[in-house]
Amino acid sequence: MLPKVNFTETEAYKYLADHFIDINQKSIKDLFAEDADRFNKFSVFFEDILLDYSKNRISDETLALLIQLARECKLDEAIKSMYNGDKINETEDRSVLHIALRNLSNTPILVDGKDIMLEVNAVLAKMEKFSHNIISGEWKGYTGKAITDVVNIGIGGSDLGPVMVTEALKHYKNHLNIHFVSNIDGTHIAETLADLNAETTLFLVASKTFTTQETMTNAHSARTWFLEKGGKESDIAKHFAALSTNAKDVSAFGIDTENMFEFWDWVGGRYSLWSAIGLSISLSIGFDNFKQLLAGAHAADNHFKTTEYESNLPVILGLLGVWYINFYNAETQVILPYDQYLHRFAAYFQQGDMESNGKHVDRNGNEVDYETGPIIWGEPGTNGQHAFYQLIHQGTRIIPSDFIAPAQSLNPLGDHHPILLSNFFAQTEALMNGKTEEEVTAELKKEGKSESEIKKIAPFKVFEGNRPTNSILLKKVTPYTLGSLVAIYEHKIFVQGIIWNIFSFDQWGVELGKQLAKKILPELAGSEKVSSHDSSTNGLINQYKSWR
Ligand SMILES: O=P(O)(O)OC[C@H]1O[C@H](O)[C@@H](O)[C@@H](O)[C@@H]1O
Repeated sequence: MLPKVNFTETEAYKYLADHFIDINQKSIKDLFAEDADRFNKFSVFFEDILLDYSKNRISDETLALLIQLARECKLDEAIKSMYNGDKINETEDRSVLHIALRNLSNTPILVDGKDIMLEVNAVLAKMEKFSHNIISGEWKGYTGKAITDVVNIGIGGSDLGPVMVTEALKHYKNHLNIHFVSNIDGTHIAETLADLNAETTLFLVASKTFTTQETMTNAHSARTWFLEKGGKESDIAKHFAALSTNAKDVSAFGIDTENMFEFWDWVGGRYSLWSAIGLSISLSIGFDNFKQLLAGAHAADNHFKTTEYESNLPVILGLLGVWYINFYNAETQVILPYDQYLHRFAAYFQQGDMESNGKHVDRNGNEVDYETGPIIWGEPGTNGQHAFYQLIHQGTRIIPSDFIAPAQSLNPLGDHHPILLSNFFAQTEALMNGKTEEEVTAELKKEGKSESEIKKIAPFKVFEGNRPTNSILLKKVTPYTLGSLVAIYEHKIFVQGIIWNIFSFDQWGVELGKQLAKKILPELAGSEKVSSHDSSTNGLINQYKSWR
């Protein structure tokens, strides 16, 4: 059981509310001027990852009070509960043990009295063997040819993690071409299959439940395509594997359970890239690299579990988020990786964060009267700079921003990387310092503008500054550091869920739309007009029927 503390009723919250009024009088620039040691004070290393959070609207006192808040919300108890395998996903009566999937130390973790590490290791061994067989070409398709293309069919947590990681680690990939089909829109699978050869294609049907409409529809279309291209029913075993918790439906689909890679109900979909759902990752970069990904995450798990809050990256990131969301009314959090390989990182954490903490009922079943999970968004820099940074710099909203960059490029081409990183450093500095009216006036004077011209244009060129940022500087993007980085963000989400007293590991909110779609589907057949809905829904359905 998780603690159930209303954080707005803690002592720390009351102190923070008072403290907010004081600290709000000062700019981040003032705070730097007051304290020569600010960078050292508000930056922390975890192995080859440096988090600099000094460009935030915080002082020593803010941090101390936020940490007191975490203590009053019994974060330590909650962390222990998760790591012990307690059923902290109470609305689904499940443990939450993605940490077990990367527990390379093999310390026993018990669920219902059983050490789950045995099963975890057995599936990892099976993934290792399978990856080796496919990559080496020992595994043959139905005409005796080696596999060249792998298509992962899955959606949500059974897609976004593998997509993000295979893209992030493309530098480490082998000869296999990895494709992802998620959308129910027939275009996705049609465009993917168009260039593929059935003789050399392997499909991974990735679905925790093996009932998800999009995935099952796409999987059936892939099966039909395979049979139409000349494969026989008896060849399916050579070309289809399943990544799932549902053995019954996997065999009903016709996939040999020998080719099923199992995981368990204590793995949340959006936390499942470390499980059998990561098979496409292991195929893309090899099992040894996949294991490095797990090792990096495991190291971050140990850091989260054992490090005092003052130097604990997920705790600091989580508390800073709470500070901006609940005291500054920040609505969004932007993630800005200055690394092309990380171009799906923000998209991945849109699900990770928003599906976890997009909740309005607390752990007692009561509606909350405070804000919870933010809207997560972002694109890689410098593309974002030329698209939406205008609003971050001069818009009316406060947008806490996470800047992420590797010090070493995996493609050190000419002066690309120094240029990229000069932008990374410049943006957080500019967001903090802004540009005053005096500075703008001086600049315009230098350009030879007249007094009246200056007066007219100056207000538009002023930057308030004081916009908060975190900078996460990695030494290099490797499977290991990526594993750590992802785990740090996962645990940040956990910290925030605990403070907000919500359940972060269920996702009931995705159900309603699914239910209604099932009801509407049969109504789309035939040509008779539909009248069972509101006038908008009826009108849209009927127009669709007349146009199709
Ligand atoms: O792996 P599955 O069972 O196909 O689920 C895919 C996705 O479905 C729903 O949208 C949610 O439950 C997600 O969390 C999940 O990742």
